[in-house]
Amino acid sequence: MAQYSCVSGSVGLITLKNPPVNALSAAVRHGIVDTVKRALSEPKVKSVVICGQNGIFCGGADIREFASDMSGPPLVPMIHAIEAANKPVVAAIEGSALGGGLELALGCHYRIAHSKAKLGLPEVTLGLLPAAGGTQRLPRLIGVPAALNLITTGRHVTAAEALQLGVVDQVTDQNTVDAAVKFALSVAGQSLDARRISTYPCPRPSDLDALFDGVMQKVRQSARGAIAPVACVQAVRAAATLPYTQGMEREKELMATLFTSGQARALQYCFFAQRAVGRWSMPSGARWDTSKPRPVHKAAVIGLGTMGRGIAVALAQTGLSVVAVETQEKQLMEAKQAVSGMLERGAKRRGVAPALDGISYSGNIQAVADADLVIEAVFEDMTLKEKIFQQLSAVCKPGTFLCTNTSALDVDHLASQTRNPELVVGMHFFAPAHVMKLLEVVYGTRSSPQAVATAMQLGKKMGKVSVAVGNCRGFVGNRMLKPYLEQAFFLLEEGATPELVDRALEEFGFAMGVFRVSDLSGLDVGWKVRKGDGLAEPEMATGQSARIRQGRRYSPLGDLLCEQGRYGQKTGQGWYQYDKPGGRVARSDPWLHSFLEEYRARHGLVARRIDQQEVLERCLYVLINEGFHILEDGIAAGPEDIDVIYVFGYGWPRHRGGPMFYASMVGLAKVLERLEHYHQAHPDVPYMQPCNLLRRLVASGSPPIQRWREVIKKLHSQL
Ligand SMILES: CCCCCCCCCCCCCC(=O)CC(=O)SCCNC(=O)CCNC(=O)[C@H](O)C(C)(C)COP(=O)(O)OP(=O)(O)OC[C@H]1O[C@@H](n2cnc3c(N)ncnc32)[C@H](O)[C@@H]1OP(=O)(O)O
Ligand SMILES: NC(=O)C1=CN([C@@H]2O[C@H](COP(=O)(O)OP(=O)(O)OC[C@H]3O[C@@H](n4cnc5c(N)ncnc54)[C@H](O)[C@@H]3O)[C@@H](O)[C@H]2O)C=CC1
Repeated sequence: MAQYSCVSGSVGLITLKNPPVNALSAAVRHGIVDTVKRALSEPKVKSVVICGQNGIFCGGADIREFASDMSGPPLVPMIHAIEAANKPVVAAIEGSALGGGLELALGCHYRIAHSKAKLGLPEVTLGLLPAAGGTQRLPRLIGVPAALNLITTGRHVTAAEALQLGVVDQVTDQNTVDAAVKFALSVAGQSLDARRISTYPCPRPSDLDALFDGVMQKVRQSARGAIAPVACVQAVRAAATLPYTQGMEREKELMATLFTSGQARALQYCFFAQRAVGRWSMPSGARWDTSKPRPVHKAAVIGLGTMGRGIAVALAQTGLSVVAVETQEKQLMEAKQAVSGMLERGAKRRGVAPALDGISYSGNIQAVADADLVIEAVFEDMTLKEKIFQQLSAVCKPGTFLCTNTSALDVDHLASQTRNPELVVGMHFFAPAHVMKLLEVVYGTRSSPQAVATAMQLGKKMGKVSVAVGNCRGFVGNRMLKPYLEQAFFLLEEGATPELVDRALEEFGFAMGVFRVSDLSGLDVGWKVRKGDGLAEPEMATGQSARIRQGRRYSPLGDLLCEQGRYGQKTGQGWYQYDKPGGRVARSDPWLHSFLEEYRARHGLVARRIDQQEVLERCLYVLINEGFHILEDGIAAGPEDIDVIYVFGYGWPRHRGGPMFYASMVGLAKVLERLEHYHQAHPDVPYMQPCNLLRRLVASGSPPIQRWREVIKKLHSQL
């Protein structure tokens, strides 16, 4: 709702009230319409200020209403009425003015922002566009290029940038509402003719076509199939080429298409899923709201290779004191340089001083003795990690949390090497650790709720999206990746090429297909894992038995490439070829195609035509099927956890909402039917056998994803 009062004798003060972000729910819109009418009709009121309660102007439309109730006064006429008012209306912007909130402010005649406020039109990130006049007013106010940038990226700008761009008229360090009231008093009675943005001509760049063509090309490329950014460009183009009223019509038309698209649903689901994962729970009943984290002042990292360096940077950037331990002298020297470089570049980007003094280095594990929390990031080798955990348990002060960055190893086993297994959790970062947003916090059977709460809180402090998951091989992300990778190999055996598989996945929306990613991260990584699992044994690779391992279908293709020294980008050859070792541009490799033909001939395989649909169904449905197993096993508490992990850690296209959401959109019955079909065709691939939970969900009428937890709970209670 909105509260009305008259202040300073002649200023009507309207306060939006809808905690936590004063979103423009139907009740708030009703409140605004009523209070604006009142302010305009009261003779003693000469000007109006609109603000939000609790230090936040407005977080935009109420996103939850999009899926349900869209009744109540529409925003567009409401904002027009404000703009048309014959008394000056001033927006007092504290906290955030986002989406519909900024559009409301753009309808006001003046905007005053607090210096710490953030402003933006993030609708594109929700699969929408700013359809309350934002696409038409902003270009008129700040010009086409700047408006295009804000609207197509959805980025939030600081008050200082907003002032520079001309979005706001004044920035204050003082109480914003007081400043706005003072300002409102000073402009009372002045002409408003030049203050109504919708009446401004839109500045028309001379090279309009070239500008829009260039932007559209860039936007399409980075959108990877998302439709909202493209619609945003079209709407701004309408502002630049059509009169305001016609531009508004175009904005509405484009919004209607977006609003009813599956992409908007997916992106809005992601918005809430990202926040839902913070409300974690463990099978023991421990929860986010009853588990108190312990403060971490000093943290340590063991092992300064690829991951340890990024983790040290991420920790130091939070302002913590960090001890970094590396036993190899050469590595230590290189790491020091690399970490300083990363800190300096990061600080430059953020306009702050680099936290170089926050990190101390050592070659001795004793240096971590007084740390509150240690993150181990040494080689993926259980024997080495066992030793490190035994040492940590002996040298660290009582109560130190001991965390491992292992990609897949058993957290319980590592905990068993320590005196206090309740202090052990996994903190699984993603490369590069100071950049990637995802953190899997892995609780073992003995991890205390406090250890989990502390790791989750530390993750949040580092700016990560942290998801608490149970302990199993590969946890959530890597466990689901295994059947996906396996299918990609099988498809090559059956007649596909890396190019075909990658194209299908990239057209689906992944930034890179499975083979290009594999070349980037190094084929030797998976090879080492398969060797550790007793799968990749060279002497078997040439015989008939090469394609059956441990009683099930196996493809040695990746192993054979590694045996030839083809590790991907680092060696200049992998699934593709590169101009040199370390080269980045993948080119099709005739050698690889001949190799695949020879391989098929050797194993009596006849290549058949494989289309993109089969690639997608096989790669994605086995991954999704594993997701259902993870839910059934209680490793993830709900589908949102899995989806957030895939969107933030594995490049799953956000506009498709994550694998489990995608399955719900495709239709669970269809996913089940296709898995059954492929399982019949490939009975030696157990991953294709549909999970019992998927069958249960289909049998219970394929409920919407928000209700899966009920079915899972019922299933668990019956076990
Ligand atoms: C045939 C049909 C044709 C249909 C045509 C339809 C035409 C309709 C025309 C309508 C035009 C409307 C256009 C418009 O106005 C569009 C919008 O405004 S969309 C919304 C844009 N706003 C945003 O994207 C902002 C989202 N929020 C944030 O970024 C952050 O929350 C914020 C920076 C504001 C605060 O961050 P922080 O302090 O970190 O808090 P949280 O993020 O954790 O949020 C706290 C809590 O609040 C919930 N929430 C936040 N914003 C909203 C919101 N806009 N609506 C609803 N709820 C919101 C958030 O989910 C958290 O709650 P949880 O319970 O934890 O999830
Ligand atoms: N590389 C990746 O993309 C990811 C790796 N991980 C995991 O992170 C861990 C580290 O992986 P990377 O950084 O890639 O390995 P890396 O090989 O780049 O670095 C490991 C570092 O640990 C050091 N080290 C070995 N024994 C040590 C000891 N006793 N004390 C101190 N330092 C020691 C090594 O000298 C080396 O510098 C592994 O468990 C890996 O599975 C997790 C996520 C992603």
